[in-house]
Amino acid sequence: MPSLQDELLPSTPGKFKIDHRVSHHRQLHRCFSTSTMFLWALFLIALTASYLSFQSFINTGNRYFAASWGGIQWESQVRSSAQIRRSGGMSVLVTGAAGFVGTHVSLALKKRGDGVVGLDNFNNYYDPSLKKARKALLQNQGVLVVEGDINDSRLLAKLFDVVHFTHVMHLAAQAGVRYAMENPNSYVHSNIAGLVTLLETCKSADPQPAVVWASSSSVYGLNEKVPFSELDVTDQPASLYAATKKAGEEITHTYNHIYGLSITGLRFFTVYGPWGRPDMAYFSFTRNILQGKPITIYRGKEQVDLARDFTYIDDIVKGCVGSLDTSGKSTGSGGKKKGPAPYRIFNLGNTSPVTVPTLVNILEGHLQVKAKRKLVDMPGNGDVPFTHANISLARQELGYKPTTDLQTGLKKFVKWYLSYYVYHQSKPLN
Ligand SMILES: O=C(O)[C@H]1O[C@H](OP(=O)(O)OP(=O)(O)OC[C@H]2O[C@@H](n3ccc(=O)[nH]c3=O)[C@H](O)[C@@H]2O)[C@H](O)[C@@H](O)[C@H]1O
Repeated sequence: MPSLQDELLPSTPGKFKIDHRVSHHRQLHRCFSTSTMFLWALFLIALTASYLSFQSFINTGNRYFAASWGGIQWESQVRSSAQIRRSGGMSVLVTGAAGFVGTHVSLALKKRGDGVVGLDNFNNYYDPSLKKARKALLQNQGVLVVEGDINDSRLLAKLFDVVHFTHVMHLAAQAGVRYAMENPNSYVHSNIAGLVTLLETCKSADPQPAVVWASSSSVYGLNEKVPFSELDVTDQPASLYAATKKAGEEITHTYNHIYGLSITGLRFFTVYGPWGRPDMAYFSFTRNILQGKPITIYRGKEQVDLARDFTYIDDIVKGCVGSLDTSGKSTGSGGKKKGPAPYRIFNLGNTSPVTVPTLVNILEGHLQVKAKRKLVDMPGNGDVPFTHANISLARQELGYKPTTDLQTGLKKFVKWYLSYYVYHQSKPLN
């Protein structure tokens, strides 16, 4: 058996004198290089693993930790976007600013000289390129949309550090009634956890902002008494979406009660219009009709048509702006309540429900294409048979007065849809 030393010697002994010091040195050197290589390999493996896990971390949607915010230049952009350009104006943080309602409200506020800073996480619940296009539209009007999540308390604290927002228009949410069965946790993440994180920031801010936020007509759930009034009991939600919006109403109430935050909750009734949400029926029906694909129309019990109090976006914007203007002040400071603050809830609907088949008739007229209708019984997926808003309270307190009927509003929507997708060759996602 060759000894270890033999193994370390040249294969033809005698050709040169063995120097044991050299041999020992070589041995050490080899050992050292083997262990160095081993360490390097370990290091490279660790580096690759951490890179891959970082990538997957980003891809899982936890984008808010991959900070794309901060720094002197960023702060000056935020300040400039928040700058008030009219006397008695407000500075508003709009969450969900790249969303459908958020974009329209931000534009309206900016137009009249209020300061606006947007926040949006650009998630992929629906085509994010539509959200990017809305962001570009806002940017053209001088509204910065910061990319971040309402669950990121550090980002929220930073924004309030840079700007003393007088108001928060909170529109960021996981929307959609039926998607709640597919991805329930996204509703908890945005509509519950995100809401609490935002309210925690607002309550600690000095001065505290007034908060106006989007609740939903869906909180009326299985109620049968119409029209739906804010005084009705709302304890029969039909979907997890509705349940999280109802929970939001209770959560905001506690922040009003304990910390003196001024709160206004707006129950939106099936909002539609240009730059709308592709997941909603009027939008997906338009896409399918134009592509010659069938549309599925749900029917209620005993084949009764479903009906919605469809509300045009411009009317909703007026309700949102009216709510900001009349919100009253929060009373707390340093996280402590100093006196009672307003707590309000309003229906923002149209007060004239229309059945889903009638909606399709109107679309057919505007598009000049016949729909391929597939009638199916309403699956048990969280839908309610009808919605109908009583808007007396909003009329009285906010001067809210919807003026656009479904025929007129859908005409404007179709005009926008054709210009956005057909003329500009943007591809609608299926
Ligand atoms: O007011 C709200 O609180 C909610 O309004 C909206 O929900 P909904 O009223 O359910 O709107 P939307 O999906 O357009 O379906 C409209 C009608 O078409 C029927 N519908 C729908 C899809 C389909 O394929 N077929 C169909 O018949 C369907 O059964 C329904 O009767 C918002 O999405 C939601 O985020 C929330 O804000």
